Amino acid sequence: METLQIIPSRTVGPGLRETGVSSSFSGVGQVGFASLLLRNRKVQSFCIRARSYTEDRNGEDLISRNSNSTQNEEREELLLLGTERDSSGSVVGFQLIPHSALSHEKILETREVVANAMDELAEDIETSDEASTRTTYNVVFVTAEAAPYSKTGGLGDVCGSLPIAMAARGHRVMVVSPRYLNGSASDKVYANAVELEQRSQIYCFGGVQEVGFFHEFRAGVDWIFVDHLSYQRPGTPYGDTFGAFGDNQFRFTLLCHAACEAPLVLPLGGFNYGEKCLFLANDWHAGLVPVLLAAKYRPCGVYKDARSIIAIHNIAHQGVEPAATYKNFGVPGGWYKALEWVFPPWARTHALDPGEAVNVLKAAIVTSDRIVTVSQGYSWEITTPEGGYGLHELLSSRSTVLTGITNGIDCNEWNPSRDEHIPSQYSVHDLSGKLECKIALQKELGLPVRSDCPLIGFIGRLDYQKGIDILLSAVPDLMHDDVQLVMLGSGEKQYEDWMRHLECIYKDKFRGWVGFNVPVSHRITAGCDILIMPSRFEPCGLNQLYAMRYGTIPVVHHTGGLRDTVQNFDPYANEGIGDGTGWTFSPLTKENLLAALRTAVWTYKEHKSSWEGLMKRGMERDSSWDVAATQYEQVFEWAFIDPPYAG
Ligand SMILES: Nc1ncnc2c1ncn2[C@@H]1O[C@H](COP(=O)(O)OP(=O)(O)O[C@H]2O[C@H](CO)[C@@H](O)[C@H](O)[C@H]2O)[C@@H](O)[C@H]1O
Repeated sequence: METLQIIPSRTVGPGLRETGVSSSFSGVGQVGFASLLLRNRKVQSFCIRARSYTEDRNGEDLISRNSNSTQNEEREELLLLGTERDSSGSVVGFQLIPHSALSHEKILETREVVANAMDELAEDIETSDEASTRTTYNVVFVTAEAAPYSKTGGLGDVCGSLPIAMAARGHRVMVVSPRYLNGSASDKVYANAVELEQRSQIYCFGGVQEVGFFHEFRAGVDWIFVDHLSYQRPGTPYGDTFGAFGDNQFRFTLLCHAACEAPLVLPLGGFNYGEKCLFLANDWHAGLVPVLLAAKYRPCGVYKDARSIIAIHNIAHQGVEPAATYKNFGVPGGWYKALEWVFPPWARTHALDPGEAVNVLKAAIVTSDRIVTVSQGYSWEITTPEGGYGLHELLSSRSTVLTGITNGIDCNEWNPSRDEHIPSQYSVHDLSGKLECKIALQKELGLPVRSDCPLIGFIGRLDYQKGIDILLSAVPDLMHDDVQLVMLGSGEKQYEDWMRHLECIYKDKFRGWVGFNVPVSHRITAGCDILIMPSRFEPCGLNQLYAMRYGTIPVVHHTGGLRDTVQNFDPYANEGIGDGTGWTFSPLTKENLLAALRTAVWTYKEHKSSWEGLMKRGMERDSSWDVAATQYEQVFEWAFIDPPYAG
């Protein structure tokens, strides 16, 4: 009997049905192998061979026939290999059909489909070969914040979305952060996290602490929440109305020790991550991780093959404490030099102050295998005296392992065509919903509902970094113009009070929303025409990226990641069509801020087509994590090429 055979020439992935290894068909039957072969990426190579087939007079038909038949009878008994497709048109199987049942056109089509299926298969084999040559890593993010579980700013956004992007690229990814419980409704974010049986003992602060671990597997990522009483109190992850918590050094020391234990002891999905990990420590809160790898684990032969990267989101916060607290870290003796920090004479409190301290971020910069910061511009700025906050010389000395990678954004959460927080969805192809968002926002804020009046927004922490003082001092001048301004933020009390005060004076034009409210931040991003960001320094900045995606034009200080991501508007470029996605100004003064805002407002009012061009270019800009994720992979590869830091 003649057969159609499918012979795997190499390995077959575990999910593949083996029915096709040598299939014989003597009648009409569904084979269904094509979809399996095409979909399973673990299949490396297949060949499909018709051991015997007869071609018709044009040589166009793939035929199976009954070997017992005579030549004349064969024509009647010929069976054609027909295809079966799903609703999308993809081939999901084949059927042997009597020749007489099909027209000649159908036969030609069948042949074409078989040929296409073979092409697709070849393509798939190529892709699977590529995939199999790409290195994947066990990545352990260590962070004080990860949205949606915890977020006070951009760190939470990045550590909530970059891990998912890395997992989608085939890496095994764990995120370790504290399980903050503050007694409010927000505690329910941990509802799906299950307590693991494993508990770990941690030696630090002159005693033994026991921590538990909660686990949720979501979006391909193992989210690990470290459980300890010190994470359970009212307030934000870092403080409350009285200021920063006094025991933050203790709380984040615990986090770092627990994060180092997690890959060794937690059986996630049945297997622990093991020692060959890539630790991605974020900001000073996680800065003790590379120190512990070098000082506590490697000398005992553990984590010899691991590597660590410190990611700097904001160098202004370094985790500096008195030198006497060194013994609290649980770092073996002999490593004081790594953490040692001596304030310059001008920064000391009095003439007899030796200025001695410990600095966690500094220690991380010294002991990590690589250093990443969140934009290229900022990676240079932190090597300068103005931008390095005292660490510029150290960073310059390590510039060969320092890389700037511009943040991406979570394009699912920040997507105007699917955003559930905004009253009307819209897209670059139909902007009408944006005007509805503006009107709804004006109503919500109690401002006069005026579609023609430019609505300017600000979102961010109210502190020195964000240039909030410059913006607030410009408000009285700005209020002479026909504009509306809404500010959303929380932070230093003096700025919160200043916002409330301005709202009382400019009732018809100004709103100051004091607080931290994610849905409101989405509505402001969608409803405003312009977003103002006068940051003194901005390592990357996310709000300008969100704004551009929502067709809201950013006006920003020309610094750090703002300079890297906002392209200044040039109305004469592209043969008068215009180019750019916003306005940048420098140096940072009230006058420059006002001038840039007034240029934007004038363009909004007088040059509608230019404005629309600005909106569309911003909305079409690729801010996804894809580019950044590739760059992170490159840094991972470099980290593993060099030997680990050994002290
Ligand atoms: N009152 C409020 N209500 C609701 N949401 C609010 C809010 N105030 C701020 N947010 C949100 O918090 C995030 C702030 O992100 P940014 O990147 O602008 O600043 P941040 O200084 O926190 O982050 C640091 O880390 C990030 C990540 O690397 C860098 O981009 C940045 O430059 C660096 O300073 C945004 O998602 C914003 O919408």
